[in-house]
Amino acid sequence: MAAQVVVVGSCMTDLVSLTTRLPRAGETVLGHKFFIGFGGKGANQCVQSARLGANTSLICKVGKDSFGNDYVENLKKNGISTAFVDQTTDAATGTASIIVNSEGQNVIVIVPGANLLLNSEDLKRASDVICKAKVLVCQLEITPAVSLEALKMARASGVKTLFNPAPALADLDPQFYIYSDIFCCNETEAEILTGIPVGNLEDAEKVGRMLLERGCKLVIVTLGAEGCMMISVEEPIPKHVPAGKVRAVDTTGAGDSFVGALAFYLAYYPKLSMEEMIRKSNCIASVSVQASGTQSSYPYRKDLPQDLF
Ligand SMILES: Nc1ncnc2c1ncn2[C@@H]1O[C@H](COP(=O)(O)OP(=O)(O)OP(=O)(O)O)[C@@H](O)[C@H]1O
Repeated sequence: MAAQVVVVGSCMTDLVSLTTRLPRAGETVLGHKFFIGFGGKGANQCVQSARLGANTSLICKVGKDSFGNDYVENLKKNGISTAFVDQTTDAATGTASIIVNSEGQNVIVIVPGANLLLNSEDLKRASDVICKAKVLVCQLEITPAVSLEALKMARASGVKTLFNPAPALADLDPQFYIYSDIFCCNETEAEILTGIPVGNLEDAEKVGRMLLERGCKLVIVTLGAEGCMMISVEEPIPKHVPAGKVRAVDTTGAGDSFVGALAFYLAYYPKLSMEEMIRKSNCIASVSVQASGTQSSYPYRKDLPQDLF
């Protein structure tokens, strides 16, 4: 069966070292724990969608190396189609080397590697899958022009486009607004895109309006524990959709859980109102913040209340 949710995006291997304190330049410190995690916004969003039961395909590039091999296995374990996961010898799998001290502060070095080699040819090879999807999801951890091309291909076939402008670019190509049916960003990204800091719901309404005016059909600004602000061409009065109160232990990757969940609802429950889809996606992302890690915190359908489906 054709994939209903298709993600064009990144895979990153997280290399995490826990230390008492962060090393100074030139210094070596002893860590007490090391682990490898699967990350990258594209893969994260695809994994969350797949765990809710979506038929998914990820279009991405990893290295022909051990991290790349492990990543492909991870995607398969999550039931994601890897038909368009390309393994290249021209660059290493993307990595995020992360050092975290005992106060939770971190330093991070990201090397996008193979992610930046995903190109037009890869999209053309996958065009059948993109054009038969219900929803196409893109972010900005690959070459932005490739994300934009994927959005255009999807739009030309009537596929719903969900764009997450992360990490944000101050000089985002204005065409991204035009080709995004849904433009979903967090507070920081909204600030970079509009120049307006988002400190409260009023600010979120303001940035939502500004982004909508740039040409997308619907804007969602995620607001952490506050849930989301939504505004659409159909209902141009911003609406706050609160998240439930939970005890958060690690909010890393909550935004990707939200986007993956929203893609699932758009593809499988198109008759739900947007507000209801956002409310349900808030519920799923708020489950993810109650466990540590990124993909490791994303819930499976079987473990969620059945009224979410
Ligand atoms: N403390 C929290 N309590 C309940 N829900 C939360 C909390 N933090 C995040 N969420 C849920 O996750 C969604 C996304 O959160 P947020 O706006 O922090 O994304 P983000 O900044 O992109 O996250 P990240 O960059 O860590 O992936 C929120 O809209 C909400 O549904």
